[in-house]
Amino acid sequence: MKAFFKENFKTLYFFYQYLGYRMFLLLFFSFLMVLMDSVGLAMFLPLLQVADEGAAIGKENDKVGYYISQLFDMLHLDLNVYTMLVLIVILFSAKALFAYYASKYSVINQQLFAKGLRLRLADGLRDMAYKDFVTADIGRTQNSLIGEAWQVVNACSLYLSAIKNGMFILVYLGFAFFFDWKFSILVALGGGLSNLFYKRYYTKTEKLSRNITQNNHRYSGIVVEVVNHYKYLKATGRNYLFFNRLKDELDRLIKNNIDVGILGARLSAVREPMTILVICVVIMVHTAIFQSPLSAIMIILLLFYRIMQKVMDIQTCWNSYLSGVGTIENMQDFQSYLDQHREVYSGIQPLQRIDSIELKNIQLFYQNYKALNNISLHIEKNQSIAFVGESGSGKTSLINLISTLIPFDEGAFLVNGKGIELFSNVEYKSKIGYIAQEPTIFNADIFDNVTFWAERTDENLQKFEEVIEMSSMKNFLESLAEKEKTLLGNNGINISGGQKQRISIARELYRDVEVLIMDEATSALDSATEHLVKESIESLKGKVTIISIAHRLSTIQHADRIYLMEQGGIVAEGDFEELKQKSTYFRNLTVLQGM
Ligand SMILES: Nc1ncnc2c1ncn2[C@@H]1O[C@H](COP(=O)(O)OP(=O)(O)OP(=O)(O)O)[C@@H](O)[C@H]1O
Repeated sequence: MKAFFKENFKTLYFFYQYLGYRMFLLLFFSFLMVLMDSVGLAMFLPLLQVADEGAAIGKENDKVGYYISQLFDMLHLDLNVYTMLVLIVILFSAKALFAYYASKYSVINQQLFAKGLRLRLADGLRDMAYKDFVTADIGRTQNSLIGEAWQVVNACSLYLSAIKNGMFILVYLGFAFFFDWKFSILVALGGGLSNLFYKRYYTKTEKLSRNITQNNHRYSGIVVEVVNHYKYLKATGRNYLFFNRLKDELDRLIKNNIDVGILGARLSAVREPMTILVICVVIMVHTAIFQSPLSAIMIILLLFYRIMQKVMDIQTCWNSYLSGVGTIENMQDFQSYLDQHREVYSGIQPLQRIDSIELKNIQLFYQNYKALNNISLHIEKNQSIAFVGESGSGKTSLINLISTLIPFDEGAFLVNGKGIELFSNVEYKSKIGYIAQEPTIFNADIFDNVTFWAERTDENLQKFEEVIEMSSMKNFLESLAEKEKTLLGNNGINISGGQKQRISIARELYRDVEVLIMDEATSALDSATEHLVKESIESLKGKVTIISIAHRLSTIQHADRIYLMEQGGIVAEGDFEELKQKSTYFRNLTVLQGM
């Protein structure tokens, strides 16, 4: 049953995954509501009869009257104008009550769906493998998480409304059929035929909707790039070129949106004449062919009016829903994309501390490109090691691998002598500090940036002061009017590159990590500040394991072990002096740097 539903009603199943039984509750209350409405409407003819003829209803060919008099008999009630009126009031009150529950579940469904959808996407993004993240379409990622989630929720409401309206039509038709089956068949036929006419509008809307989704992704992608590279674009005047790309995409997006709007307007314009046409034809056929008097179908005309309203609603809902089809498809694809690229760590063993890290014959590939080749090394607790080598030799790839940011393809990665895959990755990462080439600054104040939004208790403030001192930021902080409450702006736009790096270092020191990984962490510092930071980092020597990459050899002069890398492999190793003896390349480097 579930498999059938999943296969044939993919969209409905998608909504069901988030809404569960609530989806059916909404439809159930809507059904009860329309049932009350239909029965209430059907009461009006007997009411008029009772008013005119006393209780003399239910004669031959008066099916409604017959059932009503049966009902009143069963309830031991008199059938008169007053009891009929009370019944009508009860029926319409019940309709209002069910309408309330239907609306209530509609609102609850919308909100829960929006929440569930966003949480699932956020989870997917949180758990995505970094290796896949770097190649992901950033415009699509951003758009799916922010704007599109609401569009999908809206499309879901429209889809359910279309089902609801379809259900209304069936119930009204059922009642109309009960009154006059010939007339009802004509109405159903007319409604069905008019839908054929709308079909080509639907196909066009669907196609445009897919284009709009693509436009939106491209547009968001360009916006992200403008924000990321704003400084460069502004400095070189290329912001105009880039903004032209943005404008072109916007033009295409607007054109497609206008086309969808025009289609919708055409649909609205033909809807009323089409309805009148169907009504007229049906009445004509009814009177001319079946030769029934119009008075006999008055009550059905009332139902018919309701039906045509719902037919119009269903068409509007369906067309609007179709304009969101591209977004729904994208959302489904994007979710499976995130599921497929989820990072999987099965290890559960707790990791008390990291005593050693060992790599044995490690190989790493980016598609077919071998970025790391046969890497073997052993790092003891509290050792300080460094990687040097020319650009592209694989240094960043290696530290990314050690931090488990990217997985290795072949070889063995041991922690405390056991395969890393046995340990909980969350625990391993909680012991690793990472300072990237590009310092990471959040749009928050200095305290939150360093402590990662820790509570401002005396204890935390004291620890904050300590790491500020260790990362040579004390003077800088004291020069600021707002001190640690100074806001750093988007991506640290308000501070210098060196200050950003020191904040990144302070953040890792605050975490009390066991292994500190630094990818050219001091490259943006002036020589005097670099010296101070270097002293702070050296003061950590013997207290934490330090793994660093540095082009400026002075920062790694005192490292316990230095590995020289070339084309993804380690070609020499030793302490600073040993390496100078072993490698001409390294010796030349020291000469070039005046060491
Ligand atoms: N995500 C990736 N996809 C494909 N190739 C990559 C990827 N990341 C890095 N590479 C390639 O792998 C090689 C090693 O890159 P890596 O960044 O590790 O070098 P590096 O020694 O740190 O360089 P640099 O000193 O310039 O930062 C380079 O040839 C690079 O082009």
